[in-house]
Amino acid sequence: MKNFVSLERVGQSYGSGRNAFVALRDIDLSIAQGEFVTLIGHSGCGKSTLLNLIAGLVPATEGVLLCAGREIRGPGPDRAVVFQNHCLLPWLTCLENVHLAVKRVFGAAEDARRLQERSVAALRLVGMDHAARKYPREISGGMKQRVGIARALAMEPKVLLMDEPFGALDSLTRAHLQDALQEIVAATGTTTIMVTHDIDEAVLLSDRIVMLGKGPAATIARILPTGLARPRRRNDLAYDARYLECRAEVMDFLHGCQEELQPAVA
Ligand SMILES: Nc1ncnc2c1ncn2[C@@H]1O[C@H](COP(=O)(O)OP(=O)(O)OP(=O)(O)O)[C@@H](O)[C@H]1O
Repeated sequence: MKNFVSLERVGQSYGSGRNAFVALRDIDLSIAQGEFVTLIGHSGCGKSTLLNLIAGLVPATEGVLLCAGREIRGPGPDRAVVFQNHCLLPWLTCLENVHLAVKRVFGAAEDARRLQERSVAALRLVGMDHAARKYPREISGGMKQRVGIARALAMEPKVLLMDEPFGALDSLTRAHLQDALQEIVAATGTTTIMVTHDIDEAVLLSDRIVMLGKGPAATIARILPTGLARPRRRNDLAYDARYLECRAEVMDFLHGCQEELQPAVA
């Protein structure tokens, strides 16, 4: 598969001089087109920083980041971001929220009918077309998150970046959205990079799991290719030897980090 997102010797420091804080160092990572990669690691190790660098929301202080062969120099519609909190505009309906993004990306080239079709199609993709005319306050948290994903996908991004998109949801809603995301990504082929704290979520969704070591100056400690066939069904995976192996490997890694973080008790 073609390399689509490349990070070469990427590092990120916040502040300057004596107050400089090195969050990330020496990050080398290549992600193929259509690949699903999760970033996992302890709280504060730099997962969101890494995602924000790829999104172009924060300029890297070291190294080079490329997307589809072009240097990432800022945010762009080729890289859509979904955050933990939906970030919908409360004064617009679900459809209008999606339409706003669609108009920004395709408004110069396409007529009003086509823009409307795109917006409705994106809501349908996440199973939310029935709530097109509802306002964010009138729908549940999981539904809002679906609309946020629809808005991101409606821009037809080359890369979908997700920062703990299901972190604020109950486990059943979370499971439904994980399944929906798997189906959507299979249908669209979108390259996806997702931050998560949830080991099962990481193994279920990923082609590769990127484990970040402890910070400060965190770097990639290990990359685990899951090697699980698709489509994946959570009920089948519960008894799959490879699934359990991946799960154990990530858990061992996180526990190892935890022990390093905690001072030894005398
Ligand atoms: N704008 C900033 N200025 C200074 N330090 C920052 C800034 N943003 C993040 N940091 C620091 O960089 C480190 C990495 O933060 P980041 O939010 O990327 O970690 P994370 O792995 O996503 O954490 P969590 O899992 O808790 O969300 C942390 O020590 C954090 O305090």
